[in-house]
Amino acid sequence: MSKQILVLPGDGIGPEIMAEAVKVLNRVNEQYSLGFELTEDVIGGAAIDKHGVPLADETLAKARAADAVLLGAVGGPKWDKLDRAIRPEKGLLKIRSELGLFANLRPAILYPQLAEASTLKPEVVSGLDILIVRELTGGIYFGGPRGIRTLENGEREGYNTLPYSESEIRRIARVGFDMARVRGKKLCSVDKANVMESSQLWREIVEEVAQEYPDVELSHMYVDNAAMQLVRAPKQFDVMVTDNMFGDILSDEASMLTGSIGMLPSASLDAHNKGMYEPCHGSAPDIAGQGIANPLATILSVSMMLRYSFNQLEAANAIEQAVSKVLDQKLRTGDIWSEGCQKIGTREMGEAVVAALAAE
Ligand SMILES: NC(=O)c1ccc[n+]([C@@H]2O[C@H](COP(=O)([O-])OP(=O)(O)OC[C@H]3O[C@@H](n4cnc5c(N)ncnc54)[C@H](O)[C@@H]3O)[C@@H](O)[C@H]2O)c1
Ligand SMILES: CC(C)[C@H](C(=O)O)[C@@H](O)C(=O)O
Ligand SMILES: [Mg+2]
Repeated sequence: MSKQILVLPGDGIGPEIMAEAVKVLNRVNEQYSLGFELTEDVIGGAAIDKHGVPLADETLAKARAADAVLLGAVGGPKWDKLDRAIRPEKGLLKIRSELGLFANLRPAILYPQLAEASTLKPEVVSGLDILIVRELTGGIYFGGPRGIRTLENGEREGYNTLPYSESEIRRIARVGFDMARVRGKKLCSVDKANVMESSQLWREIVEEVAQEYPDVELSHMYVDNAAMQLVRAPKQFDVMVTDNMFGDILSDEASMLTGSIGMLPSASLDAHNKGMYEPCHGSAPDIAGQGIANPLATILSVSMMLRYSFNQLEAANAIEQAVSKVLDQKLRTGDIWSEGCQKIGTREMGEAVVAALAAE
């Protein structure tokens, strides 16, 4: 039976990197007879331009009906002045929330060929393989009350709320433990329990869930220390589980351990492993339209899609091996380039991965 994949390229470099990821997806689709059918639609700024809203109802309906969603990136200066409620980022937040994609997996893996591309010393990052499990549909991103109000003295005040219910914490903690169980059996829960009540409850519930996982070693860390430890000694971590905003920040930080934000893929999953797959980076307006963006994070997101939504492990591994082969060939986009390597553009990188797949 055919599987429906909704492709949402988005804005900025989104369409550029997506074009390459789709080439790779089409290639494995054929090579492994996966029966995928691709449909494309708009989200973010592109949807604002077309429909006046960042996520049209019909697009959301297509996403619900699809077996998986592949997304590029949204946002850009063109739409930054719009009312917050209809900005591109709202479309992304809405699709995550409406599809119930509470578990965001962001693996930071250093390809050995890129040890020189990281801004950290090779010995600090060599062999790095960590997984950040980010809660994606709760916390301060979605909590209310929120807004900008005028105080009695006439001054304006912006305010947000960071709520986490026991069930929200429990389900993301379980994902963290489940992931740790099949990896290095170490889970570090990152919070700010020394200051915030929501973190206090977070820690309490994570401790409670830990009882179900005696084989996994649990530790807790405050987020400020975690940010420091990630650059001091990142290999101490196996799986990290954290809230929506801390996970957003720590995953961008972790991306630099792997050489570039252009290398970090992600999977956003619901309770039944239905997923949306996207690179961790944004629409990179500073390099959009130049054909120089790194498409590997999106290509590796395709690999995550094959693994988590479709259990097509052979095809998923083939993509990762093809990426490794291309790096062996010393082909690099600008963000991961180092001395002695050949600098290539987005399209050449996508085509090199397709060629490496074909050669397998
Ligand atoms: N998931 C998403 O759709 C997503 C994620 C983050 C930011 N955004 C949006 O993207 C816009 C720009 O945000 P930003 O500049 O803070 O973050 P960004 O991730 O777009 O860019 C940060 C820096 O990383 C570089 N970069 C990012 N991806 C790259 C790639 N694939 N190859 C090479 N270099 C890459 C950019 O050129 C830029 O210098 C904003 O509108 C923001 O809201 C969207
Ligand atoms: C664009 C923005 C809403 C988004 C987030 O903060 O979740 C992005 O930074 C990400 O990491 O996917
Ligand atoms: Mg982010």
